[in-house]
Amino acid sequence: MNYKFNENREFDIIAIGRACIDLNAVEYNRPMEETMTFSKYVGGSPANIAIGSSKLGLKAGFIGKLADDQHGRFIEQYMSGVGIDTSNMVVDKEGHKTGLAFTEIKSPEECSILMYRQDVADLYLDQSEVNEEYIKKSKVLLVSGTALSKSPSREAVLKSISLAKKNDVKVIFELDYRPYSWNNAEETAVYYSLVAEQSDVVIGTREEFDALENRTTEGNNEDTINYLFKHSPDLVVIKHGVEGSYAYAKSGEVFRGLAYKTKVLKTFGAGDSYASAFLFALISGKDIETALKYGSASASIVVSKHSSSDAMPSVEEIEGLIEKNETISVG
Ligand SMILES: Nc1ncnc2c1ncn2[C@@H]1O[C@H](COP(=O)(O)OP(=O)(O)OP(=O)(O)O)[C@@H](O)[C@H]1O
Ligand SMILES: O=C(O)C[C@@H](O)[C@H](O)C(=O)CO
Repeated sequence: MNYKFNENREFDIIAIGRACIDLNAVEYNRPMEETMTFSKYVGGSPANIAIGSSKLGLKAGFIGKLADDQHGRFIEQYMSGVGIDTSNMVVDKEGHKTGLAFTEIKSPEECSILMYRQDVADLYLDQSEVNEEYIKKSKVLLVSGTALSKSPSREAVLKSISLAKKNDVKVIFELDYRPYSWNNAEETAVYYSLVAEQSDVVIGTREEFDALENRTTEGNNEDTINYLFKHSPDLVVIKHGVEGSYAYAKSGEVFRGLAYKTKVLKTFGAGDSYASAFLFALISGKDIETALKYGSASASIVVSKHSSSDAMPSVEEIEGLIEKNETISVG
């Protein structure tokens, strides 16, 4: 089964949200207290997805706000260097700083992220800085959930969604739930459900859909799709970590993607690499089942490497892994 996009557009995908800095532990398999060296990469879920899809050959653009500092300039240079259109990345003039994410790799199974996101420039994107002429040039608007956590970024994203819908641009909502960005779980559920109900495609982990539904215990995928298919979405992708992922189409078809065996270095970056390759495949006209394979293969490559953005694979690497067909059977 294929998913249809408006073919007649200059951009395949425009992402909106944060473009930040990841500082990944160079000495790993130890707690961060004992890590003395960190490597710098561009980070932030929607930036990672734009980078991954641009490296795979999609024409990508980005809407966001960068700090007027060395980090902001590094991000802009890296993103334009991998082919992303940065013309709608505005520079903050009020002294807000770039968001930082320090990663801790205690073991392949035990990884965490320490984020510095107080007053970060990306959350100051204003609705007046979202341009209809730009959005209407794309097949897809990719929205990241964290950008909904604070105003004025929240209103900027809500405006981008209504402009996308007006101009027949598919809205893809990557839940990207970071609990510490939000005041409380009820607030998250209000905005997540509002946006999910208006989106065409929703992608997230089981835990992220639980946050959307304001559940304190694990929900089930059937209930989630019964709810979302009463609204705009016609494709819902639910990820279950190493157990793989499911794509549910409103027409009733269900597809499963298995994870591929790999030597895991760290677990973060899985979701962003998955989304970029899944969307690349879908937008390139591959069927949903194949797109799940692309997402899973890309994620298994990125979890074996040091970064989330710089490690995004090529089409050849992804197809090579799919060809080997060494899947993980759990669950
Ligand atoms: N240990 C692993 N080995 C191989 N593939 C994996 C592993 N963990 C996750 N994946 C792949 O990555 C996909 C996305 O993983 P997951 O469900 O953990 O997303 P996520 O929580 O959004 O990731 P992130 O940790 O980046 O936030 C899975 O569906 C699976 O295909
Ligand atoms: O999304 C972030 O802000 C941090 C990411 O760049 C980081 O690499 C990660 O968590 C990916 O899942």
